[in-house]
Amino acid sequence: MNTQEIMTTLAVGGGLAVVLWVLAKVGRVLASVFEALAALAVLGVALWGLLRAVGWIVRQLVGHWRTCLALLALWAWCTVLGWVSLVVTVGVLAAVLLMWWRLDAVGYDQWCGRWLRAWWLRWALYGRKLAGWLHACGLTVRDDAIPVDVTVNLVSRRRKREAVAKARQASGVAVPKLLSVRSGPSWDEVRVRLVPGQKPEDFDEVARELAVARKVARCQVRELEPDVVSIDFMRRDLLDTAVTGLPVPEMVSVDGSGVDLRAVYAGSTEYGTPWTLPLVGGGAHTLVAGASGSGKGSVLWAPLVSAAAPIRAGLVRVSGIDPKAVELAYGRGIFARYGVSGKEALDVLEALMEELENRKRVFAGYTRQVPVSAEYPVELLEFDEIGALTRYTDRKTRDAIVERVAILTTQGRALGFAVRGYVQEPTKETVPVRELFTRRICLRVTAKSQVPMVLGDGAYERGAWANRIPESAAGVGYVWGEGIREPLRVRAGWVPDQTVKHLEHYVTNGGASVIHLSDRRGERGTA
Ligand SMILES: Nc1ncnc2c1ncn2[C@@H]1O[C@H](COP(=O)(O)OP(=O)(O)OP(=O)(O)O)[C@@H](O)[C@H]1O
Repeated sequence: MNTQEIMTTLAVGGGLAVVLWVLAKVGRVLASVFEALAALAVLGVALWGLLRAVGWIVRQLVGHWRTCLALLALWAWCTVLGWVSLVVTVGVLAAVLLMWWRLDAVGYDQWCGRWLRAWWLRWALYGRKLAGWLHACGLTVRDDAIPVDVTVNLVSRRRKREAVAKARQASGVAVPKLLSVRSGPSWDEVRVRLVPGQKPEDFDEVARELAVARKVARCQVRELEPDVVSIDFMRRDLLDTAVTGLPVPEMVSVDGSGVDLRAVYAGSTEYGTPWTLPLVGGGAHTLVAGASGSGKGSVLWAPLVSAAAPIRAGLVRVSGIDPKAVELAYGRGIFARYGVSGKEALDVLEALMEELENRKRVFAGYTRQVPVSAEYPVELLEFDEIGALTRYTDRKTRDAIVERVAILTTQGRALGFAVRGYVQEPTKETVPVRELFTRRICLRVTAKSQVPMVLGDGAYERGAWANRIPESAAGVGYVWGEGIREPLRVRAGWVPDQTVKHLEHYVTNGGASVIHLSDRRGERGTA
């Protein structure tokens, strides 16, 4: 090996040694960089986890502050006094509540039960399941704003669809927020705040589905604020057994005072409160529609029994038109004027028209509302099976009857007249004047289409499911309008036959008299 070769070998060896030295240095630097990065990553992940945990705890504290406080109190109790004393105290409290409930269920529910139940239902039922029910009923708003890239190629089209579905799933679904739960003896009121893109009517439309989801027979939606609705679920049906009507009063109370003719007891509402009907003033003209056997008779009799004292005192004069000659005929003495045939019905209506004209003459310019007195009593007309005479009779009689009923209902309110009609088939052809009745009651009907005919558009959607009332629930029906925001389910007080007889005896003995229209016909004929 010559000198040149030795020099070359040394130079290459030296170069390699330098490269190795540099590589070793770089490797060491890189290792410490990676080490630092790894440490940073671990720290970041830990910090992120910690932040999420803190966020979750804060959310729980804010969202479930009652539960958190209760748990904190339990923990404090166990720590300070021990768990044995806690178990004993809870046991004694439960026993006291049980006794209270057994002895005074109404008082217990009013002061304690409903709060406990509301808390429990919110915690165990609505808090957990409501979001799912709302979603299943289409009451959530999905963010569908993700752009859809359509490719004509079949394979890639499928891929795109899957991608879009996944993206939508990942994107948030806005669910109405549960605000509060209240629980009454028979209903739960669940308040929710709507999300942008929803309106209260969306909830109305799926009330049936919500009732099914909650496994109850009835659900109703009330709009409380523009973006807050109350979804009411009926837990217990308070109208599943007959409601008793008022008894006929004792003979001594004959002055008629003490009965508010603007709100006469007629039965009970689905909330367990009294259902009242006016016999005078706005809303007194009432149309009651219901299939045969739906209980129209009890809607007729229950207010009359409640108004027994004013009828006996002559402050309310009842007239009756009874084409079937069965329902009103049973208490014939109660009715000052009474007609069965078309001609007799016209006589009754004609007599009422005369009284109407008379009152117009006497009171015109003196008062805007005729005060109730024995001289000018409330003239109450009970028109049973109104369709029999407004449709199924000869044209001339029919037109005359319709005309008079229309005049009495449009002009009679301020002059102290009230017309109450009962019909099986609530079509416009059967009752051409049905719109003139200011208050309408829908008992069991045979078709869903009849509900809006009686109560107006949207009644069925808002919960007046009158076609679904079972045949066994005679006297049950819905009222809507006239100050009632949502359809209200009611049951008329049941009036047995002997009570009708008792009423007849009571009012006729007190002086309520029968006007013989045949005499008036004779007088008119000879005049
Ligand atoms: N409020 C009520 N509570 C319990 N049962 C009732 C009530 N009202 C009526 N019923 C029962 O339903 C039956 C039918 O009632 P009702 O005769 O009043 O019906 P309706 O609608 O007048 O029938 P129709 O048009 O055929 O005369 C009654 O015999 C009674 O047994």
